[in-house]
This record gives sequence, structure tokens and C-alpha cells, in this order.
Amino acid sequence: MPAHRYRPYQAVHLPDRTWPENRIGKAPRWLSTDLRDGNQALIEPMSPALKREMFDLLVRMGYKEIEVGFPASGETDFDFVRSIIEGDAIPEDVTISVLTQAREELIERTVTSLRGAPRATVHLYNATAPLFRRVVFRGSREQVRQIAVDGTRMVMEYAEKILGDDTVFGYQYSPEIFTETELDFALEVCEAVMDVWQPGEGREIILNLPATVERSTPSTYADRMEWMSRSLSRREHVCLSVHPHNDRGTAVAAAELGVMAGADRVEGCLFGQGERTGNVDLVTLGLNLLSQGVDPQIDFSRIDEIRRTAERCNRMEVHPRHPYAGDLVYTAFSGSHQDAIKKGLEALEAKAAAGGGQVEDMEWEVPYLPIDPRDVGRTYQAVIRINSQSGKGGIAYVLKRHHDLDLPRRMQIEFSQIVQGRADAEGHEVTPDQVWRLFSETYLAWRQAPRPYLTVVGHKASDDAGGLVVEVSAGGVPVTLTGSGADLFEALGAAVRGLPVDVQVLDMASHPLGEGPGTAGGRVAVYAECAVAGKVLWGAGIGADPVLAAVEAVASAVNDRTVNDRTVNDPRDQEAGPASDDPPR
Ligand SMILES: CC(=O)SCCNC(=O)CCNC(=O)[C@H](O)C(C)(C)COP(=O)(O)OP(=O)(O)OC[C@H]1O[C@@H](n2cnc3c(N)ncnc32)[C@H](O)[C@@H]1OP(=O)(O)O
Ligand SMILES: CC(C)C(=O)C(=O)O
Repeated sequence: MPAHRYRPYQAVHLPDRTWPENRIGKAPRWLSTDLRDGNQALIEPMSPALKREMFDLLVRMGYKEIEVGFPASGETDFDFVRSIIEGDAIPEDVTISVLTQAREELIERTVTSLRGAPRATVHLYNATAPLFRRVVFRGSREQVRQIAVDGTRMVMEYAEKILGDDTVFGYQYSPEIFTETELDFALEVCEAVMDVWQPGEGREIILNLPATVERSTPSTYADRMEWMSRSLSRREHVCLSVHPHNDRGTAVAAAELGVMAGADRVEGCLFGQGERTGNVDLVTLGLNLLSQGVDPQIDFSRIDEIRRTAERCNRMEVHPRHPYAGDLVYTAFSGSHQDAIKKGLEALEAKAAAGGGQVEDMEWEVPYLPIDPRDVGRTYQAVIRINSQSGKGGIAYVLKRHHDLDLPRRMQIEFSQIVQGRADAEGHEVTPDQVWRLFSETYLAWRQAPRPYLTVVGHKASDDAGGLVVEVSAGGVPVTLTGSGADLFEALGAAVRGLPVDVQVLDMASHPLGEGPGTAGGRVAVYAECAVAGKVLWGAGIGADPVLAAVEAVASAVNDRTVNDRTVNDPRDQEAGPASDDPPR
């Protein structure tokens, strides 16, 4: 690669930097530039209707500073600004902002667009970096500084002439490509602009220091911010703002370190929309704060609605792995992640049940999930999805969460091998419905099979010992099984000894079933671990009658064994030949 063509970024000499020790304890001021920097980078800029949809979304989310366009760019932006002012669409606590170059005709048009606005900021920019001075403006430092000074003066004059006292008027200046501008010159231009604007008590100036093209590490951006923050005069009347782009993929870190270094305000776009690789992503920044216990002051509780609106307005999709908002970001496919998530959720639920409060109010402690998906309006349904990388914990989670079946641990191991076999064979995801179908085919389908070895004809409790009497058909031969014991498990264990095949009931578990796909209220699920002709297998029975469900759980294991291995002699085989259409295990 032609590395000789590129120069390393200049470090800042700031050995006494303080920002690494700082923590972000409150949300910065946010400015959304979706309708300006975001919009100017779209393949198809937003129509007026889409701009309005985006504006309303930003207001609903709680953004108080919204850059609504570049009114001098053309009719669409100008008319949009007019429409929200004339349509009374700007809430009292929201300030709109508009961007302009430092050219008189553009400034006049820009300020004109704001007539009648209750609160508005004009944002003026000009490039200050050496390359731009040389190539774009073809002027000296003094000439480029003068563009900013003259522009500021013109903004003030037109604001006074056009807006008068009707508008609470604010001013923002950006030395564009701040990150490529010599620090002393950036300071010189900002000071010259302030000399014109005269910030003071009740008269703030916003100085926005953009990483127009991100070329340095976030730490270098932070050094530059700290240097500016320390060096600026009238600092208490300056709102210092960062505007990072994402060319190196580190805009979020740059914004965070910029705030640690003294910035009061962050400009960005939802989901990182914007020129080239985008502006810094306001969603990630806000939810990063939430994940640290800091209120972002923005409502992200319906992240999917926010995402869908942004996708519609921008005509661009949010990546499935996009932090906090992508389709897959709360989903684990791999076994060890699933196991840990399942255990974490169970531990939280157990803590809540033991009097710890509601899960949604408790400290979030679930492995692999930085925030509770429910805090952004997601559910737990998709936190675990099954493919060939999945393990028993994940499969058990899906059965429990989607079908209310709580398999004993050893049965989880047996069933997960069956699911993994399917995932491996097919090479794609096994959906919750398919997991249920596999469970059903494996443990329940024998009841619909044309000729199961063992079927239950009826049962009753015997009068004398409180034991069990079960009428079955074993290989077509009627058999009465009787057994008694301290509980159903023992009674059934004793009863199956009367079968003409060698069956031992090793373990049994049961639970009531709630409502859910594949279930209906008032039923129970029984799981039985049986040794059939010496081989250990699980069976399951589901139904309203717990005793019948238990007997069927044993029958499920026995029939599986007889169907697959033929180690159990079915007398009907001699007459009818092998039962080839019996269900597969
Ligand atoms: C980093 C950013 O995102 S900055 C925002 C960028 N966004 C946009 O540009 C979107 C909207 N812009 C537009 O629609 C158009 O640029 C307009 C309508 C504003 C102006 O269009 P035009 O006048 O046709 O020309 P254009 O933008 O090419 O202007 C270039 C001229 O302005 C000068 N210029 C560029 N930026 C600035 C500035 N901030 N202040 C003063 N002059 C500037 C250039 O030096 C050049 O001057 P020259 O013609 O003497 O060489
Ligand atoms: C106008 C400025 C703030 C800008 O958009 C940039 O430098 O990226």
C-alpha cells in the first residue's frame, strides 16, 4: 500500500492534560443536525413531508436544539423553515438553528427564513485549515479570519434588521476543519469572532469545533478540545461544542473524550447519518450514557419506532449490528453466550421473586447484554436464537420463553443434540416454531403414529393402596399395570415393571403450562427419564390429566426406543412387517 502518500497526524503537546481523569456525570447539550448535515449527505434529500416527520420525531425524543437546514441552499430548506415557524410546530423549549456560509446574500436569505421564529440560532462557518486557505479561499490567515469576522458582523446586522426583538436570537460559529487547523489560528479566529459578537452575561456564543474529516485518534481530539477550552477567553460565556465525523470509525469515542475534555455540547445525527461515513451517532452516545447510569435526557424507549422513522426519512437502512438499535444487537446465537444470558435472566427473576422488587427496576446484571432490551422497547423474545453454534441453554430458553416448556437439565442435553443435528444438516437458523415442531416430533408424535408399540388405554387409582392401575396395549397385547408408592413417580416406576419390555423410570419432572403457542391453560407437562432395554431416553407427556401425561411420558420414551432400535420385540412385526411409517426420533 502507498503509505508514503500520507502524513501522520500532528500530536498536541499537552503533558498536563486533565481529561483522562474526568468522568461524564451528566448529559451534554445535544444538537441534532439530521435535517442539515444528515440531509445534505443523502442520495435523495428529504422531501418537506419527510423533513417534518424527522423534525417531529426529534422533538418527541426530547432534542432541544435542532439544526433544521441550510435555508440559502434552495427552496426546499427555506420553505421548510418557514413551514415549521408559520405552522407553530416549534415547542417553546426548542431552539432551531440554520447554517450558512459567510457570504452576504446567503446570510440575508438565511436570516430572512427565520422571520417570526420564537428562538433561533444562526450558525456560520468558514474553513480555516491551511489546505482550504491555500486551495479554496486562496487567501492568507488574515483574509480567512476576516471572512469569519465579516460574516459574524453581517449575521448580527441582518438579525437586527429582519428579526428585531421578535426572536430570541443566538449565534454559533464553526471554524470548519478545526481538526486540520493550527490550534493557535483556530483560537485567533474564534477570539476575533467573539470580539464582534461580544458574549457576556445572557449572551452566549456557541463555538463548535468540528472534526469535519476525522483523521486523528479520539485522544488527540480530546487534547485539542482541552487546549481550546483552557485557552479561550470569556470561557464562561462560551458553549463549547464538538461535531465529530466518523471517517476513522471513532466518532463516538471522539465525542465522549471531547466532552471529558471540556465540551458542553455535541452535534450529531441519529444512527450516525451524515457526510461520507457519517456524523457521530446520537443514539449510541445517548444510550452509552444510559448504560453508565447517566440519564441521556432523550427518550429512547421506543427504539424501533425511532429507527423505522429514521430509515423512512433517510431512505437508508440501519445495520443489524448497529449499537443498541440493530435487529441483532440483543441476540445471542452462540451456546456459551446463550447459557450465560439465560442464567443471568433467571437470576434476576429469582431475585425479584425473592422480594428484590420488579426486574425492570433492579440493577441490570445480565451477561453479554449491556442494557436491558426492554428499556428501549424490545422484548426478551429474540435475545436467544438457534443455529448450529447454539447450545442446550439457548434451546432450553427458546422452549421455555416461547412454548412454556421447562425441560430438566439432562433432557435439555438430549434434545439439544437433536436440534443441533437439524441445524447442522440444514445450515441455517432453527426458528422457535421449528424447535417446537422438533420437540413435538421427538416426544409427542408417537400418539399419531399408525402403530406405536405402547399405547395407554386408561388408568385409575386403585381403591386399596392409593396406587395406580393403568391399562395399556403393548405390541397389541392388552396389559394391566399396577403399582403403588409415595408419589406418582414411585407408583409409575413400580407399575411399568409389569410391561413385557425392560423399562425403569429413572427420573420424572412436571410443571403446569401457561398460555402460549403449542400450549393451553390448565395443562401440565411431564418429563420422564427411562432406561428402556438398558438405554436411557427421555419422554414427554402433555395434557390436562397429570397421571395420563406421566404415563404418556413413559410411553413416549418406550415407543421411541422400540421404533428406532427394534430391540423390543413387537409381536405384530411377525404379522405386518416393519412399521416404516412410524415417526422418526
Ligand atoms: C462541512 C459542511 O458540511 S459545511 C455545509 C455544506 N453544506 C452545503 O454546502 C449544502 C448547501 N449548499 C448549497 O446548496 C450551495 O453550496 C449554496 C447554494 C449555498 C452556494 O452555492 P454556490 O454559490 O453555487 O457555490 P458553492 O457552494 O460552490 O460556493 C463556493 C464558493 O463559496 C466560497 N465558500 C465556500 N464556503 C464558504 C464559506 N463558509 N464562507 C464564505 N465563502 C465560502 C468558496 O470559496 C467559493 O468561492 P468562489 O466561487 O469565489 O471560488
Ligand atoms: C459546518 C460544520 C460544522 C460541519 O458540518 C463540519 O465541519 O462537518
